[in-house]
Amino acid sequence: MSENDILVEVRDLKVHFPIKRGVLFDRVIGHVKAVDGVDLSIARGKTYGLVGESGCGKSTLGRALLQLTPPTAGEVSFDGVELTTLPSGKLRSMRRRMQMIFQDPMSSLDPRQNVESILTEGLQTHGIGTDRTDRRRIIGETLDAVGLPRWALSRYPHEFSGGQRQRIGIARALVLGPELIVADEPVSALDVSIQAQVVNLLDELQDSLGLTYLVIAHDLAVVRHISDTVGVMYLGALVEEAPSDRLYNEPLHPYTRALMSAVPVPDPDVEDRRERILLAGDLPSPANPPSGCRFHTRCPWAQPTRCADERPVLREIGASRVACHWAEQIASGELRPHQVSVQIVRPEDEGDAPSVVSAPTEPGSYV
Ligand SMILES: Nc1ncnc2c1ncn2[C@@H]1O[C@H](COP(=O)(O)OP(=O)(O)OP(=O)(O)O)[C@@H](O)[C@H]1O
Repeated sequence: MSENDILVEVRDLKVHFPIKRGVLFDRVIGHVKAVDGVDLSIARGKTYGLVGESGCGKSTLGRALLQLTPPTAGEVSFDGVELTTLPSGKLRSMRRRMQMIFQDPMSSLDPRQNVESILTEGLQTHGIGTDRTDRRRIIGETLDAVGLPRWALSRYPHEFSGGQRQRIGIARALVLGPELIVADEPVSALDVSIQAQVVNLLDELQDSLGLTYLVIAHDLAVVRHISDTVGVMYLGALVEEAPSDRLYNEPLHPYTRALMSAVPVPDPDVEDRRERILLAGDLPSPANPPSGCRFHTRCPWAQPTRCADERPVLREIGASRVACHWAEQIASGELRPHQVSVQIVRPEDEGDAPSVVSAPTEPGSYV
C-alpha cells in the first residue's frame, strides 16, 4: 500500500485517565489505561472494524483519533497532518473532514432542534455554503443521500423511528462533506430488521462518496459485513488485526478464537460443530492490567512463565498481525487449550430449536 493510500495513521497511542481521590479530588492515585499503545493504519476509502468486549477501550480510541479526547501520548496523523500537535484553530478546520456517528441518536441529537436546524448548525459552524439557498441545496442533497424525505426538515428527533433517527445522525455527519467517519456502535441500539438497512446505507455512502470508516462494534457479524480490515482490542491494546475474511476464517490470537467461537453459524440448516472456547473470569481492570501478556489470566493456552512475564508485541503472521507468543503452535495444534467445550448444534429438526448435544469438558481435558 502506498503512503497516499493511508488516510489515518495511529502510532503508539495512549489515553490514560487519572483516578482521583481526596475531598477535592486533587490526589491522583492511579490511571485507567483505556488505550495503551495502539498502532494502526486506515486506508483511504476502506473500513476498519474495531471489536472487543465492553470496556476494552474502543470508544476512547475512536474519540482520541478525532482528538475529542486528548491522547496522553502517541501520534495520530490524518492525511499526512499530525493532529496531536496541531494548534486548536487548525484542528477545528480539520474536524470538518472527520466526523462521528453515535450508537444512540436520541441522546446525541438535541430534542429542541428540528432536522433543518441540526443540519444547518454544522454548516454555519464550519462556514460551509455561500448563502441560505446554497445551504438548503447541500441539506437537500444530504437528505436524499441518507434516504430521508424533505418534510423531515421541519420535524423533531422524537417524531422519527430509531432507524430514521440514525439516518439523521448520519446526515449531520455527512452534510459537512467529511472524508473519515468514526461510527461508534452505529446499529447496536436498533432493531435487528433495521440494522441491515443502516449497514447497507453506510456501505452505499462509502461507494458513492469514497468515505473512509472506523466502525466500532461489539457485534462481530456487523463488523465482518462492513469491514475490509478488523482489529481486535483487549484491555487497551490490539491483540490481532487482519483482513476481515482472514480474521473470521483463521483467527490466530486466543482471544479472537474465543470471540469467534461464540458467534453462531448463520445458516440454521448447517450443523454447527465447533469448539466453544471458555474464558476464565471477567475482564481485568484497565487501571491494573495483568503483567506480561494482558490476556494470560484468561487465556486457555497460557504457558508458564513467559506469558506472565513478557508482553507480546504485534508481529506479522501471513496477512495478520498477532500479539501472542504461541500463535503458530496454537494454530498447528501443537499446544492444546486447558479448557474448551465442544458443543454440536444440530440443524433444526422439523421446527425444533437447535439442540446442544455435548456439555463442557472438565478443565484440563479436550474433546
Ligand atoms: N472520561 C473517562 N474518565 C475515566 N475513565 C474513562 C473515561 N472514559 C472511559 N473510561 C474508562 O476507560 C475504559 C475504556 O472505556 P471505553 O468506553 O473506551 O471502552 P469500550 O470498549 O468502548 O466499551 P463500551 O463498548 O462499553 O463502550 C473503561 O474502563 C472506562 O470506564
